[in-house]
Amino acid sequence: MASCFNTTASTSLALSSPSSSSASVKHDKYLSRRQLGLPQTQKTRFGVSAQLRKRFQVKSSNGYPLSVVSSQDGLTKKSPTKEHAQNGPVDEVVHFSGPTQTETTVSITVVGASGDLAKKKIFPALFALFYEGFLSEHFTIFGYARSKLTDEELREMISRTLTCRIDNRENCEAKMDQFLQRCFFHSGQYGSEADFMELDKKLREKEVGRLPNRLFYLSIPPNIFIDVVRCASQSASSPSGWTRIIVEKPFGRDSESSGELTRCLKQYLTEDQIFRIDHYLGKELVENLSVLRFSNLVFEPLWSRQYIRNVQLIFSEDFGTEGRGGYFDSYGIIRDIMQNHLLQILALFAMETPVSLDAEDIRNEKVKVLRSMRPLQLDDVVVGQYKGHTKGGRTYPAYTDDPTVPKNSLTPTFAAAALFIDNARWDGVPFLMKAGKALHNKGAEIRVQFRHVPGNLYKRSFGTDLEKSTNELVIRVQPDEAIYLKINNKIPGLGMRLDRSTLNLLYSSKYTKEIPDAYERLLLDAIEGERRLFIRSDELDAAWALFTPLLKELEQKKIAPELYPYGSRGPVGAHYLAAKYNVRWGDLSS
Ligand SMILES: NC(=O)C1=CN([C@@H]2O[C@H](COP(=O)(O)OP(=O)(O)OC[C@H]3O[C@@H](n4cnc5c(N)ncnc54)[C@H](OP(=O)(O)O)[C@@H]3O)[C@@H](O)[C@H]2O)C=CC1
Ligand SMILES: O=C1O[C@H](COP(=O)(O)O)[C@@H](O)[C@H](O)[C@H]1O
Repeated sequence: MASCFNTTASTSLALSSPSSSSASVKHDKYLSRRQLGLPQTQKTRFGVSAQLRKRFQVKSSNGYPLSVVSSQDGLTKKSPTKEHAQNGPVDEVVHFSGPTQTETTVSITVVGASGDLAKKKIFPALFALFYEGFLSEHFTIFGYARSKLTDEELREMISRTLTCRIDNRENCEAKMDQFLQRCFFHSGQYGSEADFMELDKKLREKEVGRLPNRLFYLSIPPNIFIDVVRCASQSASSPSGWTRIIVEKPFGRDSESSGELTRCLKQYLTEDQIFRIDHYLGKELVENLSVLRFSNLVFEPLWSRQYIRNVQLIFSEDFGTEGRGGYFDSYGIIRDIMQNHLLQILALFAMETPVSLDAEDIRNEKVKVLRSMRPLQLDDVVVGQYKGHTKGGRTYPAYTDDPTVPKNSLTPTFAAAALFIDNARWDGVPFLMKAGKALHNKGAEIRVQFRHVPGNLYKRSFGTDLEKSTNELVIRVQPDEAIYLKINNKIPGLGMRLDRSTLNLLYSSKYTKEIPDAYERLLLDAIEGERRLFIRSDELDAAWALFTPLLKELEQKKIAPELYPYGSRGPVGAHYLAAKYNVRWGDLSS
């Protein structure tokens, strides 16, 4: 078996912490305050308040009470979770530490703290959670990176990206100071167990007297994921609480490398400890998709080939790969957006009704629908790459003008694809995906085009374009989150002319509360042990199985992308592809 990248450590399964399975709350049976709609009390976020514990008999998911936790030097036990059933048994070490430490604390270590994602998203999300009272009274945040920063320098760096964006802006400055005082920095190498041991020492100092839970966020390039997981699990995992690791994409480049990454991660972690993040799953409207489907009688009965003509999943950015060309060139838009963000949305859109809202039930349904899909065919894909363009006296660069991108790069910055689900519900319905950078606008949408009304009595009143008379449901993920339905109605007056109108749920009009950033929701879920919005390894395998043959073919055949000007609507090929299936792309602005 191949070794795990550049790691040299043993492949022991020993974990010095309980898997999160041993200390997390099962969310279908044991609901969190957030899910119950109860107000948050700072004391109870990570641990479970005595009150709640009594009320819902909170137990770890392996059936032990929460005071029973595992540690490296404890007893070894086979854990019979569903995931283990799929991937073979995993040794889990369980230590009965006694019911003493009732106060919990959580330490969040952002590995790669000096990087773009940490500054842009992770620290601001943690601050927002703190501001809104979602972090427990006792928490510590550590930044970890090779850069040599002091605690003060880290705080200074973070403070530049924190915003008081929350509607209740009172005491924001004071809150920021309080938050920053809980942030520390540890400089270390990513593959050094000694450096992680030092981190462990610092964490223990902060955690003293409380049941310590630890979350590591891998905000680093993928080639060092395993080094960090090895060091963190062997030298800095929680001695008596849970240890969880959030892994950022990319999860490999294809089926093989993704499988290898999973295998390597599982040398050090159980599946329950791995939180593979896809931040699109944390977006408000993506979460709302299931609510829309399963709690409104009017939609679910229409949710099939019988009434739906096609579904479009559209992602568009009005800027190029500026600053991330180096990363992007080895991945391209299909891996960057389609194989994960858009496919995840598709799975939630098309899955059957899950048995419950439990993470495993939802993820089981997602896997089923992904496995019912046909792998992508080259004939059903169009690729493009943006070229330089001058408009209004301003010059926009070509993708290959980026100094970190090879001049002859064939990496697509745009792709459109037709996908099919070969099951009873969706047989023959094209699911069209379109994703591109440097296009004319920015947004992400799901568009559902319904079939024509059979034998429509008002056919003549629509004018020439009958196409326009079909109903369309649009779920606008961003910006200006909205759900709207296009319907036909009579224009008031004595004649009989029909018009097309929109029933519009525009979030900013209906709700005054600002929508939280996806990273806030996902971080909070990881802290609470809620896995519903994270990708399970079999989901990932199913997703890669759909895209890998196509990606290989594109690379082997050196398919040249169709060039499109920066700021345009993308390659015309996308329109031919849609026309092949009798589809007209919806317009993000309509
Ligand atoms: N940025 C974004 O918008 C998004 C990023 N991601 C993913 O999140 C992760 C982090 O992204 P991002 O913050 O942009 O990454 P960065 O390139 O900014 O890297 C993060 C940190 O890792 C360290 N680092 C960078 N390159 C190397 C290297 N070759 N070897 C060792 N250490 C290195 C650096 O810290 P130091 O030198 O101080 O150790 C750097 O500050 C990646 O996996 C990325 O794919 C996912 C979605 C969006
Ligand atoms: O994962 C990624 O997402 C961003 C887009 O995220 P959004 O939340 O701003 O829509 C994209 O720019 C980036 O290329 C990709 O890696």
